[in-house]
Amino acid sequence: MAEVEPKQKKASGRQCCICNQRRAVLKRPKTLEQICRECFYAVFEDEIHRVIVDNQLFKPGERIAIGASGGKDSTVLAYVLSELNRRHKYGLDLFLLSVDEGITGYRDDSLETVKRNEIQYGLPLKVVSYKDLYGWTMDEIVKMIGLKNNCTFCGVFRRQALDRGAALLKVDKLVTGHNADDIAETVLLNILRGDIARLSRCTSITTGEDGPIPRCKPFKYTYEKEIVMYAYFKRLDYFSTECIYSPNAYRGFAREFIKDLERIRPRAILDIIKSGEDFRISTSTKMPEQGTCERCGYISSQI
Ligand SMILES: Nc1ncnc2c1ncn2[C@@H]1O[C@H](COP(=O)(O)OP(=O)(O)OP(=O)(O)O)[C@@H](O)[C@H]1O
Repeated sequence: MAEVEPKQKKASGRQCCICNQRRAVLKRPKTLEQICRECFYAVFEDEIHRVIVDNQLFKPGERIAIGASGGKDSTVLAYVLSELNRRHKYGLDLFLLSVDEGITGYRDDSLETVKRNEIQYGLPLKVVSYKDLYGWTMDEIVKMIGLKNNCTFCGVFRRQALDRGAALLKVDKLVTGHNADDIAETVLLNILRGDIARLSRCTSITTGEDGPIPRCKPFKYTYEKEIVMYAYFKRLDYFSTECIYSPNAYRGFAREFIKDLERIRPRAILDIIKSGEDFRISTSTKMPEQGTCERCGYISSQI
């Protein structure tokens, strides 16, 4: 089990400001409230439940695939979603869906974690691989083209692989563990690149409703620090290592910048998401058109 102790400010021997009964053991990153462990679990789970209900993410009887990488976000998502499904009787059929990119020393290890999660949470697992779908592993691609733009290519392949896996599972929707920090970062990056088409899409909680399988992000408002804290206190089994190929330095700077802002003002993450949502695109702005690949017919990227 990978356990990364979350950096947290110790709550100072006070009572929990929510229940006023138990001793506070942590300072909640999103609000800086001093709370006990039980109240943290409750507010963390209730906020996600509210997001699901308010945004009508699911309908009873739907089959839902959880994009499961074995990392902290998707592991917590699988755990919390199966808890909420039981507790609030959503009536969902949940599945784990993993993409094996073929990255030795990274995805092979994280897939072992997902296989354990399959048993721990009682959720059926489907694995689709780049090798089977495209005839190439990422290791083979990198060997051929070198360490260049690997994340960009891998992202395009993964998107399609998740759609194909979701089609095999015959699910109605795919959920991913993208969290509030990820979305704030993407807003900032799209502004820095002047990419208005992606800026208008990246804050949507559900995307691809006109495509083969809609995707949703139930963690749109969930802070990364709280996900790590939840996984740590609940002792969830997840894998915590970065991909071995080309860390995205530009995104890394955006990430650090947002972390600095969060340190001064925790609300900064939610404010950036709100700003992204409130940008209006003038009707006279020419938008890029979504194309389809001439060879396979799948939606093509704008890159
Ligand atoms: N190989 C994969 N197989 C299935 N789903 C994936 C895979 N990689 C990413 N995802 C989905 O996309 C989300 C965002 O992926 P990203 O690579 O940004 O990882 P992350 O923020 O580190 O998330 P995690 O902690 O879940 O790995 C994940 O939470 C997961 O739902």
